[in-house]
Amino acid sequence: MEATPLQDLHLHNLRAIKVLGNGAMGTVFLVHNLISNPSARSPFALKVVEKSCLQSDRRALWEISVLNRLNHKPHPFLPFLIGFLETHEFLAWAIPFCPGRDLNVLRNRQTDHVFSASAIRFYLAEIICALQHLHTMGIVYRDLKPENVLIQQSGHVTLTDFDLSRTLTAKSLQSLLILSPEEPKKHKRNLGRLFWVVVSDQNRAGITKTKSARVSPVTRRKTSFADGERSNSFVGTEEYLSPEMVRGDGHEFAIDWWALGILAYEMLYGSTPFRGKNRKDTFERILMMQPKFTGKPTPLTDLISKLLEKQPTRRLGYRLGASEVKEHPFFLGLRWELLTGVVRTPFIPSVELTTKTNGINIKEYLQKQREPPSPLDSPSCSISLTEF
Ligand SMILES: Nc1ncnc2c1ncn2[C@@H]1O[C@H](COP(=O)(O)OP(=O)(O)OP(=O)(O)O)[C@@H](O)[C@H]1O
Repeated sequence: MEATPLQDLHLHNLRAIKVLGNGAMGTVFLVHNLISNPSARSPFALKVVEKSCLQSDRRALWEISVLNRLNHKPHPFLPFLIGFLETHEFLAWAIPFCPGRDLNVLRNRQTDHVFSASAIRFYLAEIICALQHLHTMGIVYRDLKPENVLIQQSGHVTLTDFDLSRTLTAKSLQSLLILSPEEPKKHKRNLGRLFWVVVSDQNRAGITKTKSARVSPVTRRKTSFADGERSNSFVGTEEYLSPEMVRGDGHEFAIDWWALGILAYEMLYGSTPFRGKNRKDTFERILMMQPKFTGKPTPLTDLISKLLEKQPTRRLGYRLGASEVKEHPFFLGLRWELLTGVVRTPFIPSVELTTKTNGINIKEYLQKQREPPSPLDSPSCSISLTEF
């Protein structure tokens, strides 16, 4: 298949219509290209990351490279790179716009803030397909959480935010395949070489964490809590970490299956299973506590408990990948090959695109974001990234 050609993007040709979101790494604008699309009918999302330090540059470049790989190997539930640009102040890249916001916002709009079993089945199925595609490309996503599951105009999902993803090399995969559950030390040694870990203030207290948006202290922007949005700061963001990440062990594809279990639980009950009173408590629960289920056991609760298996080698999906998860009875009768053609998705976003705005000056907006500097703000580069 031919790769999607990249658009030539220049800041002076772009008009930002509104801010779509502020994440730990960057600001996402809804933008249209005045040259290639003067009628503004096909706006796209532009993620802008300031060149504040080498680490944020590397993360941004990594995300661009993953998106570019997806241009060569596209998938209906994953984004692709429309184009990118670089100025001396920032890096920016364009991906398709998803007007339906994210799964967290959508869940908060539901009665009792939970989804029906059929909606959960639909969304999980699409996410599994997206993860399968990434895993086939050797990519571990590592940041599955409802905020990163966006809803396309068609109601189908798109996973976003790849700066924390990593590629597993053929060598590492081979060593995983010959690995038996009885060899945890070797497991740790092999995988430990592959990943970035954050040595944060928490780690100084003895816990080495794998880098994740939900634990990363790179957040420097204020985030809004409007419309059920969740902060991407420390609080509430570590709940998706797997036991092996909390322990600082190496980890691989199985962490995505763990996160899928947490996501399914949150969609079903409206809260994550291991949330504690503080981060330490949450981490202890992730390591020690079994998830609590209310009501009768169902195929969905069985799926969740199999995904939330603490020992990665015993977790559903560890041995045979996505196909093992797809075969779980919760998905019985699902026609996987027909998913992309589903027209009556659980939710179809209404599009109200206001293109008659004066536009936002991206440079000025980012400048304002930086001022006034709060004394409580931790510098975005205070984390120390160590590659093993
Ligand atoms: N393609 C898109 N269409 C619509 N909204 C988007 C799109 N991409 C991102 N957003 C919005 O912007 C927010 C931040 O985007 P993203 O998660 O990519 O940034 P980040 O800085 O890497 O965030 P994080 O804090 O999760 O690391 C998303 O949660 C979403 O609300």
